[in-house]
Amino acid sequence: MDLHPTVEATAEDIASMEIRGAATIGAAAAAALREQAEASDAETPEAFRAEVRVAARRLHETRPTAVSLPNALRYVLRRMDGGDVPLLRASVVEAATDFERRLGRAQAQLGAIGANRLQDGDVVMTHCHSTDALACVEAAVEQGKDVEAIVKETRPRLQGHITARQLRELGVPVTLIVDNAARRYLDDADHVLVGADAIAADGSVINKIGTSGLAVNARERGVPIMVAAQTIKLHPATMTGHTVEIEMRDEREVVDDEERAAIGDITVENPAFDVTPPRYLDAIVTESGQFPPESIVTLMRELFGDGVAEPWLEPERR
Ligand SMILES: O=C(COP(=O)(O)O)[C@H](O)[C@H](O)COP(=O)(O)O
Repeated sequence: MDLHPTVEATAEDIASMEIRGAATIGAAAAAALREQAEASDAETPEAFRAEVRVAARRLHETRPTAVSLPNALRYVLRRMDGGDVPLLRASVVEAATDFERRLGRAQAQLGAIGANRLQDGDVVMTHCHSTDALACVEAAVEQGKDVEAIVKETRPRLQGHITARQLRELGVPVTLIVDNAARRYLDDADHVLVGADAIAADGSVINKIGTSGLAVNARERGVPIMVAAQTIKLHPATMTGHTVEIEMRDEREVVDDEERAAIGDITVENPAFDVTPPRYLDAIVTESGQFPPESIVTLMRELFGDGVAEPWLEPERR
């Protein structure tokens, strides 16, 4: 059984962060499953199902933290249905396409809700690069509000540069700062606005490393912190007590081999994400409305029920 080259390429691009950010990763995974289904020459329904599940597993093993990835795979695989290969193929293609459409719609809806929290003249501080967070700024700008941004550069991968560029494209004045300057510049900010890779049942938000420190500082400074996150970021397994795995990335993102050798014998750690407890967060803005973090579990139960099994595992291994 062959993995479609798009599946392999998508998996590699997610792992290397060519494709990054939770929503974008989810959309790319769904599109890759569609390619696999469209190109499949499986002769039996069993072979087709097995092939799509293998593709889903390959995509799933790339990065562990953004729950939009397993949620996207789950969305497509749960809808894989039909008694023969053409019907199965059509169901996967339709589900993947539907998923992408829903993602776009959800982002526009949450953008409009998040924009209502921003007032004319507000300054937002951002961390990393989040398409959901930017959707809120974009909608505010479309409502005619003047918004300014203080953008943290976000070491070590500097996703803040992507945020700065996209905000400039929206016409938003940008001040770029190093991460360590955040507390000083919080005095000039009206909101901290971040995205999420995963949201746990207790309302904890898992996002780019540095989010939790920023939230604690923002709380101390009295600056509200708002998380923009489509419901695809809700982590259903945390309802049954599972914790979210924090990705540890290559040490060379922090210090290159030459510099490291010059320093001497050191340990380098490079966690990609951290966990912000709900008490430091003011609102989670989703396409279904805005929620105090502690009440997000009600939305989660509504959307996922208690079914958290992973459909890309063979039935007996679930
Ligand atoms: O932490 C990151 C990206 O981390 P990385 O760069 O390591 O993938 C983003 O804030 C969330 O993924 C939300 O993004 P979006 O709102 O676009 O889903």
